[in-house]
Amino acid sequence: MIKIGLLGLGTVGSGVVTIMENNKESIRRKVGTSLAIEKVLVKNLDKERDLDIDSRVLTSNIEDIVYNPDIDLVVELIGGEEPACQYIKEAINRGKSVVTANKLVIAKHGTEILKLAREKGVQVSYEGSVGGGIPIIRPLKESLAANRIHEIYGILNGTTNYILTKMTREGRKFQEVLAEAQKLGYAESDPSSDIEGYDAAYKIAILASIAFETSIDISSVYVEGIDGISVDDIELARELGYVIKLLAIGKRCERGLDIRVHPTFIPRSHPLALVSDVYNAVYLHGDAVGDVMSYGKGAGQMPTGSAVVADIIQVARDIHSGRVVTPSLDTTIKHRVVDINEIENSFYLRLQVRDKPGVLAQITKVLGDNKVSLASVLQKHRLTTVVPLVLITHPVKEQFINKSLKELKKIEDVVSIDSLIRVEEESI
Ligand SMILES: NC(=O)C1=CN([C@@H]2O[C@H](COP(=O)(O)OP(=O)(O)OC[C@H]3O[C@@H](n4cnc5c(N)ncnc54)[C@H](OP(=O)(O)O)[C@@H]3O)[C@@H](O)[C@H]2O)C=CC1
Ligand SMILES: N[C@@H](CC=O)C(=O)O
Ligand code: NA
Repeated sequence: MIKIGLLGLGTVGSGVVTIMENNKESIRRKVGTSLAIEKVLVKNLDKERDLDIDSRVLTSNIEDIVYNPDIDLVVELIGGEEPACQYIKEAINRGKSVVTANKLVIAKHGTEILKLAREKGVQVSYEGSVGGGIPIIRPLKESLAANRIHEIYGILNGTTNYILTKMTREGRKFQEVLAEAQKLGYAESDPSSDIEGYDAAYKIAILASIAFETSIDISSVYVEGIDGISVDDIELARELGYVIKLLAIGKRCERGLDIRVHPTFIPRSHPLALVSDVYNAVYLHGDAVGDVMSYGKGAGQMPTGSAVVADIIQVARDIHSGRVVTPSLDTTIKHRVVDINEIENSFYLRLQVRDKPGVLAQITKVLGDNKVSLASVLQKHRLTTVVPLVLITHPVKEQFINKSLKELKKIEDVVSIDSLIRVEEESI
């Protein structure tokens, strides 16, 4: 029998317990022995729980797990940076393998954790940390290992994809849909990490570190969330043949790696445009395999539980068979993450301008002087003196767009610059 110490019994922890109970026999056959949840760490011992679990296994003392010699495998599902990171390291130091779904900890401290695990001869698996139930970490490490990966595009956050889908299809309000996503267990305990794009940034940093065999400094990843996206932008995107998605991008480029997360106009015909609700997808290109796309539920109790239990089965099987498997270190190649100002993109720009002769000429002059050329212009007719003007540019470096914006703000008849959203057209 393999004994497990579970840290956390919230959304994902409860999913893990349920799956292990529902599929007990099949899991036992796959591992070669039975699995037992020996202890479960929670914060609040008095909390009412929907789950049928013997209250004697609950503890609020981490030492009951990391200092427990009977426990072979620690499953970390408390979330956040600390104390989760410290608990993971404590477990490894005591010779226990670890399974976690904590993208924040893996993105920030993965290199150090994997190195420690190698030294101690234990495993660390984290399939649930990216794309929830979608198998992506192991396929990237193993099934696609023959390839040199050129680029990865991902819809990697279930909460924001759910919000954007409901705003687009049902015209619903941002805050109302966010509350629903929280109720459904999709959002992080602090949902600003989802909304502001950090959750997706941790995930693309994890994928990029595996795909590009490097260590990504998370502070070098450009991050922008969906909090500035309005119903007007969603409607205009639709009219122009696009959908808006929070896109995570990891690409090799001339001067290093291009890694970023931001709302993006995606052509409606692209497969990623069809990824809706809580679904996530990863679309990548390898030199041998060509294009590959993985799709599935990116958040929620049972989909994430599925990935975590799969990791548990894999690690437990190795422990049971006495096979020593330590994590590979994907950090051998040094790459520079290129500053966003150096990256080229097409842009959608929405302004409010006074409907007067010559305004458009002033705007195009500023853009032209800054090397920004226009792919399309759309002026909306209104029975008002101030009207929306929508521009789509050809690809241009961010620094030139930023300089143009500063100058556009100085034009008297430009009342406001309401939106600037990147457009992915040619490369995906
Ligand atoms: N929810 C999702 O869809 C997904 C989540 N993840 C990741 O999985 C992890 C868990 O997420 P989720 O289940 O949603 O989180 P929840 O907030 O639902 O659950 C957290 C659990 O951890 C316990 N806990 C929190 N802090 C401590 C602490 N300091 N000491 C002891 N116990 C603690 C809580 O105890 P108590 O019950 O007593 O409050 C609770 O049981 C996170 O890393 C998250 O990013 C990954 C993919 C998808
Ligand atoms: N909060 C995350 C949960 C899964 O990683 C999300 O919404 O995707
Ligand atoms: Na996954």
